[in-house]
Order: sequence, then structure tokens, then C-alpha cells
Amino acid sequence: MQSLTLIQYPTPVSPQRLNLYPLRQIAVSVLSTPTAGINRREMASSRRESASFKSLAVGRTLTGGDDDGYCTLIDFAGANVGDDLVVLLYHLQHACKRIASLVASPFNSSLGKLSVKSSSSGSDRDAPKPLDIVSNDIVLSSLRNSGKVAVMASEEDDSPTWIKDDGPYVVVVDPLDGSRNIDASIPTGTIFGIYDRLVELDHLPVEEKAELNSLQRGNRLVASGYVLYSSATIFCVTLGSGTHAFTLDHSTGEFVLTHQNIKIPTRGQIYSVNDARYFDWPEGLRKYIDTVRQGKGQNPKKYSARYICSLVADLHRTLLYGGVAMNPRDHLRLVYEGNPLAFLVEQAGGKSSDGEREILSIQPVKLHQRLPLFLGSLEDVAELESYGNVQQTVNPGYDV
Ligand SMILES: O=P(O)(O)OC[C@H]1O[C@](O)(COP(=O)(O)O)[C@@H](O)[C@@H]1O
Repeated sequence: MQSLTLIQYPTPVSPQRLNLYPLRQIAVSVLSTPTAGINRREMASSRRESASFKSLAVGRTLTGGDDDGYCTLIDFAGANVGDDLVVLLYHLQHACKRIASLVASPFNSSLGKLSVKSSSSGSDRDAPKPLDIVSNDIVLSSLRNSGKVAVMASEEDDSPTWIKDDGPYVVVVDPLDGSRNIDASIPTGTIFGIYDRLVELDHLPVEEKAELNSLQRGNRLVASGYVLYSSATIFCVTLGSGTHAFTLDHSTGEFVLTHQNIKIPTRGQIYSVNDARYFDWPEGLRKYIDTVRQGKGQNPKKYSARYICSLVADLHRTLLYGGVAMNPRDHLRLVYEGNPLAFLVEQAGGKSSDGEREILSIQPVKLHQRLPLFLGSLEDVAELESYGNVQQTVNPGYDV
């Protein structure tokens, strides 16, 4: 069977048509030399050739795709947001292609296991692993090259990195989530959120403005998303209007629009949680899970359990099939995981909660702040919340 029969999107544009899209050509050449990031000057000259990303979209469909429906992430962004954000996304997707190669490389199979001591004492961070660190470096270097980022705050760093005084954006990122299981080739993911730089803080000392810019509430996000590294590499993003997923086409090196306007089912039949922790759970959560397992909840169907223990993979499934993905203990981070994923889920018509409050309304008070996280179908998350007492406060720490 030919591969085109298997792929559910239209035939790629002809090479002649590629000439109309300089960015697409650059994407292919960058992918073939993955260690060389495109610098700002190259991007600027490519942008001069193309006049502007918006002009590429003139006369084309709302998605920014070609007449035949083939639409890349950059086409789509070019048709929907301003040039600065397109450039930033261009560099971010480049970083994620490099991470996708990294996690699939036979030479890295043991790197997920080795723990490295955290550089600072008293930090609330887990000891990072080598693949996390390499992924972090890749993202940082791409964001620097974009010329569009003022500050990057990463789950891997104790404090944010100030990059450029007039960069219009602030990026928060978990460069490689789920890496603890990577030796078994379990899917992993990159999670990111993008805010506007708060110009009213420009006069402050660098450390202070770096931190305050990174501690913005989730409801100020301009864009957010994740990249899933699994049997397919999927870039799922909201630019503030709907949630869309793009699948990496290895033959062209492009992320191609495969899931436009994802709508999470209002009700699912799957719960996703580490239920080995059942005896540490509070009463409300135990009751909820016992009830839906037996088909005695608002949805009169017996729920199934699915838990990969990799947040991006568990959320991606939940986004497509519905239900609720949760981690009821204080483990996941508000800034790097909670907010970006909550924005994405809400843009898909779903709901996010810490068990009591909407995630996006919570003001972060510290960078590595952790919280219980419940994400998923509107009705499932609301039903779960209605049990009260669903946050796991007993948190002995688990070795696995
Ligand atoms: O041990 P738990 O509570 O099941 O947590 C699993 C969760 O932790 C994560 O591995 C993230 O934790 P780390 O950032 O410490 O790796 C998620 O991918 C996953 O959903």
C-alpha cells in the first residue's frame, strides 16, 4: 500500500508551488541540517522576499492552506496571527523537530534514566535528566534565534533566562515532559505557553522583570500548546481561537494540519489517573472514581481507565476521546504545565480545574508552584468537582 493512502490529508503541493512559500523551503533545509538553527538575518531576508506572512495568505483559505487543502503550521499561523508570533512559532517548531529526533535516537536510549543533581539547594524542582537538559538547550537556542522572545522560563531552570529587552513575547516551557519513562519508549511531550511581554515592567531590574513576566495568570496567554512525541509527532496549539493539531510529515519536514478546530466531547467514558494512589486519595475523589467505574455517575456507562503516566500523551487522548485526565496531588506545575494545557483544553470546549478553581484564574506566586490538575470534558470535570474534596493532600512522594 502506498503511504499516501494511509495519510489522511491531501497531496502535498508540487515543487513549483513550493517556490511561492520560502518558509516551507527553509523548513525542509533546516530539518536536513538539524544542528543549524536559522538565525534572525536569514529569517529576515526570507521575510523580505515574501513581503509578509499575511500577504502569503491573501486570496487563500481561512486556514492559510493551499487550494488543495494542504496547510502547514506556518501557513496556518500566517493567516491567523501577526508576523512576530509566526516567526516565534517557526523557531519553536524547529526546536521540537530536533527534540523529536533526539528522543527517537538509538544513541539516547539510556539518557532518560540518569539523574543529575539540581544546581541549587532548596529549589522545588526535581533533579533533571540529561534528555531534559538537552531539550531545554535546544528550545532556548531556538527562542534566542527567533529574536522575538524577551524571556524564557523553563521547568528545567531555577530562574527565567532574560533573552532580549525588546522581544515581544514571554515563553514558559516544559521542554520534555514524561522523560522518566523514555527508556521504555513511552511517548513524551513539550509543553509551552506564550504571553506578551509586560512593557510596564521594562524599567525593573532584569531578574525582577524576568520573574514577574513569567508569573502571569493563564488567562493572559496569547498562545499555548504541546508537541507529542509518539508514533506520530503532533504539534497541538491554540492561537487564541480554537485548538488545532498538526502532524509532522517526515517526507517534507512540515507540520501539516490534520485536526482543525478540535472539539473535546462534552462527555467521555475514560478516566486517566495513577490509581495505585487510591489509598492516599481523599474521600471525594475515591467516591467519584468508584461511581463512574460502576456506571453509576451522571453518564450511565461504566468508565474505563487509561494512564500512560506521560501528561501530554494522556491529555492528547483525552482531547480526542473525552473524559478526564488528572493528577490529584501537588505534582504538576501551574506555570509550565497547568496554564498552557488549561488554555488549550478550554479553547477546545473543555474544562480545567485544580478541583476547586478554574486553572486560568489562579495567580501564580512562584515559578515552580505545583497543584492538583484536572483537565477534560466539560461535563466530566464539572461532575468530578461536584464531589468536593478531590485534591490529594497526602503526598508522601513516590519513588516510581
Ligand atoms: O507519579 P504521578 O503522580 O503518576 O505523576 C505522573 C506525571 O508526572 C509527569 O511525569 C511529570 O513529572 P516530572 O515533570 O517530574 O517528570 C507527567 O508526565 C505525568 O503525568
